[in-house]
Amino acid sequence: MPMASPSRQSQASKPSYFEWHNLSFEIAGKKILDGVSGHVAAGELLAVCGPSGAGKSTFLDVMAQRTKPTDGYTSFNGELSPDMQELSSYVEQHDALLGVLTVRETLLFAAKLSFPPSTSSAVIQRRVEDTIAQLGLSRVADNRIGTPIQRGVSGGQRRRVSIGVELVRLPRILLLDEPTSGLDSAASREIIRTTRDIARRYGMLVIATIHQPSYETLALFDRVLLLARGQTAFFGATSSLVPYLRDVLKSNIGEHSNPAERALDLLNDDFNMAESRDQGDEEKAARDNASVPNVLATWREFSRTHPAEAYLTLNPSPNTKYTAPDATFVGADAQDPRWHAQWYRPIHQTGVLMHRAFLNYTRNLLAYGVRIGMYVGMGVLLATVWVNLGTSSSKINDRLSVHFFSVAFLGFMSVAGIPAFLEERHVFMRERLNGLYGVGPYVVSNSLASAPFLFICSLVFTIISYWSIGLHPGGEHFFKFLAVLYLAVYTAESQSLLVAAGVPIFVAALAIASFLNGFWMCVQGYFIRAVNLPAFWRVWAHWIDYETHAFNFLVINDLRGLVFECSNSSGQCHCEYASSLIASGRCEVSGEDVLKTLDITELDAGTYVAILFCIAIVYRILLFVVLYFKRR
Ligand SMILES: Nc1ncnc2c1ncn2[C@@H]1O[C@H](COP(=O)(O)OP(=O)(O)OP(=O)(O)O)[C@@H](O)[C@H]1O
Repeated sequence: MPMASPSRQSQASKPSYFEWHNLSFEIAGKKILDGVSGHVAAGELLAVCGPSGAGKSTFLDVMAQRTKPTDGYTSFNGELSPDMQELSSYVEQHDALLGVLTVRETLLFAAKLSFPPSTSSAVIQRRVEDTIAQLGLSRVADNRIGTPIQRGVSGGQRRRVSIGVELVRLPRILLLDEPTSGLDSAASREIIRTTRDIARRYGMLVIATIHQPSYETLALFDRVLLLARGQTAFFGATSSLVPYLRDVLKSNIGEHSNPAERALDLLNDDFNMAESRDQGDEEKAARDNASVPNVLATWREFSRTHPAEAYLTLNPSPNTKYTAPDATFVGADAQDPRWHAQWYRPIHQTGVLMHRAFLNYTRNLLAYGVRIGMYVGMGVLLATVWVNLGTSSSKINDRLSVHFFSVAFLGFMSVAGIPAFLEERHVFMRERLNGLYGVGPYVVSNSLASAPFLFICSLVFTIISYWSIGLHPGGEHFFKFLAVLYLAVYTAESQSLLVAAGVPIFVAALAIASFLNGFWMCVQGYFIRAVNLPAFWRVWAHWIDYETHAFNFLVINDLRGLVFECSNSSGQCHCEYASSLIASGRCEVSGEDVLKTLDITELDAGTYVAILFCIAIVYRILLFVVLYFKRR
């Protein structure tokens, strides 16, 4: 059932306005933005230009409410500080996409996450195909985006896909940070033209930072905001820029010269010192006249004395040919506040995210492919090194090392999942900051979608090694070994993701996760028996260590019920562990005797499973908390 919101009618009859007034942002005593004001109407495009370091990205961050201004405010249709997560989409400078998905799949998942489940798949499909065609991506629609080990679409095409995933949702406000970086001038022009057509058609309001637009590209924008040193150097209709440069700033601008280029020449003083050393007195004087402080002062004076020409009064641009959205405006469904408040929205989104994660994990060699290979390798290693251990008491320690090795090293290998998680995390951050979904659906979908893959990893390892080593015979023992090893691997994975969520830098996350795994190995009771651990470590670290419980269970599962032959030389029975059987004349030691010597508490299988399950759940809750508070 399409959600025809009341806002759709009002939107159709009255174009929207977005205003910002006296925006300032200061950090460590340095003014990054200083009193920037302006406005833009629905269907219009605003170009934010300026030299490097002028404050363009900061301006967009403040607009998107990702940075809180130290002064000033924004308003949408007169409403102060509107909820920008609901209203806007922000395309950042750096592309955050899943490399193994195709262009079409990427847009399709973005659309499915945005629209309510009541939106028919035909409508979603049409929206996706329209966006692909409008962005000139038809020829590569079925190509993958690309990963470090598999080449995909070109850099410029990636950029267009990044814009597409936001355009497909038809937000009310679209914020673009350097949308044309990496594109040639023809592609840049086409991207801006497409964005403009969509903005006009759907009454979308677009604000784009753009470094050095060509003349033709600049002409596609309705308005221009020139920034320098965080201050406004010009704001107004694009057509007013040339007269302003020529008549007010007295800049020598030819009929065919690019006004953006000329403006940036005036505003870029990073390299002026060297230039002015080579100039004569007259040229130097002219240059000083057009120095950045003078250009800024000229604008301040001009906007004070010519407020209407400076476009600081709120009037729709006379150039905007804005057509109100029609009744089939599907974007309204995605933006409808009632859909955002629906209780089943997170459930629907969790399902879509799980589907996407599943595709990602099945195709992404870096996610689980390499790891399955590593677990096969480890299984073969154990199966051939610890081959056919038998039941001699001299092999009891070798059995213990099998259990230690299985838990510790399989857990350790979970660090291999960090690169794929970091890629996914970037995508999650982008989508979450754009208000697409919250932390809950992401954590739940990740937790569920990774479970089968980790099970396969544990299964291949167990199948290859268990029988070959000759661990406790019987299907029940095999499956208990598999189940607890799987829980240990799942917990280790949860720990690695938690670390990478908090420290999203590959090398740092790898170092911390490796350290943690090393730490758990030290306190789990294999290298040094738990009773011999200093109390400081034993009372807490030993007990919260997932390796302790997994190792203890695997040892119990293997040894309990087995009897090991001791060596008998010259009538003397020698057992590696204290034996209760020698007293009854048997030169053997029971598995129970070994467990007693090792001081391993014999809990039942269900208790061990419950403990490991709880540790994994705690890690997943911590993952939720870390992602909830992390904004980058
Ligand atoms: N959080 C911050 N802490 C300290 N300095 C900052 C911060 N954010 C921005 N700056 C500084 O403010 C200035 C403007 O940065 P910003 O990234 O907004 O410029 P820009 O115009 O987008 O530059 P470019 O075109 O090179 O991307 C820069 O000198 C930058 O170092």
